[in-house]
Formats: sequence, structure tokens, C-alpha cells
Amino acid sequence: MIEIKNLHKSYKMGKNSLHVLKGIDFSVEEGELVAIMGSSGSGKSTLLNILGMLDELDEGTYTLDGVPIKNLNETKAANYRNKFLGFIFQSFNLINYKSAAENVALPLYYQRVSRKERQEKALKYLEQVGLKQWATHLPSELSGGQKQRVAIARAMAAEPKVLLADEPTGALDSTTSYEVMDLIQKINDQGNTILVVTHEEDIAHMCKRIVHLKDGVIVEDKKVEQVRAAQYV
Ligand SMILES: Nc1ncnc2c1ncn2[C@@H]1O[C@H](COP(=O)(O)OP(=O)(O)OP(=O)(O)O)[C@@H](O)[C@H]1O
Repeated sequence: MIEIKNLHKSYKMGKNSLHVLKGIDFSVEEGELVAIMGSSGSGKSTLLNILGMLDELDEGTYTLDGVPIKNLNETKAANYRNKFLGFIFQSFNLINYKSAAENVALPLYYQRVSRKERQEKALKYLEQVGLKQWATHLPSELSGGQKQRVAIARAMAAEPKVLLADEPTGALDSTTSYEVMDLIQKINDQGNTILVVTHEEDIAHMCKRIVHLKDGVIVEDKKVEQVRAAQYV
């Protein structure tokens, strides 16, 4: 599903450049649930942004579902991103003046999905995250955990092949974090490929594989016995 070879990435800072990713080799099979861990500044978000086609790599290759990403022009890249990738962020990134259902439907609008289908899918995915009855509510009327579940429904509605989550529980208390992880595990159980950047050991152990980044290189990559989040909610 994802194959990265010898990935390098630097940021220019005036005359200097900061070498953030230093030769990453990494692949992910369909249906995996992978945690990406590492201390602050180790390059986790940079890696996730490159995987999400939100940032470009300097050196190396990235192949997503058999397609080499480097050779895509901007329009193709945007189409490909919309079709294959869903994003979940620490700060939810919901639009405050739109209802939960409108937030979920929004990416479908950009994919030119008809109004009727957008509404149907928004309700279907809100139901899947247990929030159908909150469809007409604004984000300000929802708790943090509910907001993240709306954001997950939004990411799911476009039916992406891969979900990329950058600290999805970073803004939530433990119980709410486990509720969100329970949902992420259930989505993964349905066969979706998911990558989760996290600082938290307990969250990482709710994935099936943990990749450790240190100073821009992978220092550990191991399969783990998955802890089910449901027992904590
Ligand atoms: N757009 C940018 N321009 C310049 N430097 C950047 C940029 N984005 C990230 N960096 C730097 O690259 C390094 C890696 O950042 P990155 O956000 O990938 O780390 P991280 O492991 O996700 O950290 P955190 O856990 O704090 O989010 C950091 O030193 C950061 O300051």
C-alpha cells in the first residue's frame, strides 16, 4: 500500500538547512494499524505530511498503491490525495459555522459528489461514529471526543484507502482518548489501513505495529500484541 525508500527531507532556514529525515525505508501493507512514535522534533509530522502528499520529499521514492508519487503533477496529486488519503488532526480542524453533517459532507463536495449522496454519506458515517443524533449540531456544541469523532467520520466519508492521524488523541483526556482509539481500531478491523502519530505509549500499544523515529531515522520497527481500547471505555 505504502512503500518508501531512502527518503530524505531537509528544511531550509535562511542559509542553513535542517536535515529532518535521513534515509527512511518504510512500507505498510493494506489493513495495518501503525503507530509512529518518537520524541519531539524527531520528524514524525514531517514523515506523515510526506505520506499525506502535503509536503514533498527531497530524495528517495514514495509509492502509494503502486503509483510513484514524485511524478504526479499538482492536479493529479490533489485528486490522488482526495481519493486515497484521509486525515485526522490533533485539533480536529472542523469548520465552526457548519453543522457536524456539513463538516462530514464537505470533502465530498470537492469530489463533486451529488448533494443527495453527500447527505446520505454524512449521516451514514456520523452513525458509524455514534453521532447521528448530533448531525445538525455545531462543533461548539460538541465535546472534544465528539469533535474528533466527527473529524473521523469526515475522513471516512471520502472512503480513503489510508487514514493518517497526527496525534488524534493529543487534545483529549485518557478516557476520551480510549474512545477515539476504540473507534480507530473498529475502522481498522474493517480492513482500513491507518497510521497514527502519537507520543503516548499506551495509545501506541493499541496499534498493531510501532515504528520509532529518532533524529530522522527509524531506530525500531516492531509488531506488538494489540491492546483493545474497548476495555477502558
Ligand atoms: N516547515 C518547516 N520549516 C522549517 N523547519 C521545520 C518545518 N517543519 C518542521 N520543521 C523542523 O523539523 C524538525 C522535525 O519536525 P516534526 O514536526 O516533523 O517533528 P515531530 O517529531 O512531529 O515533533 P512533535 O512531536 O513536536 O510534533 C523540527 O526540528 C522542526 O522544527
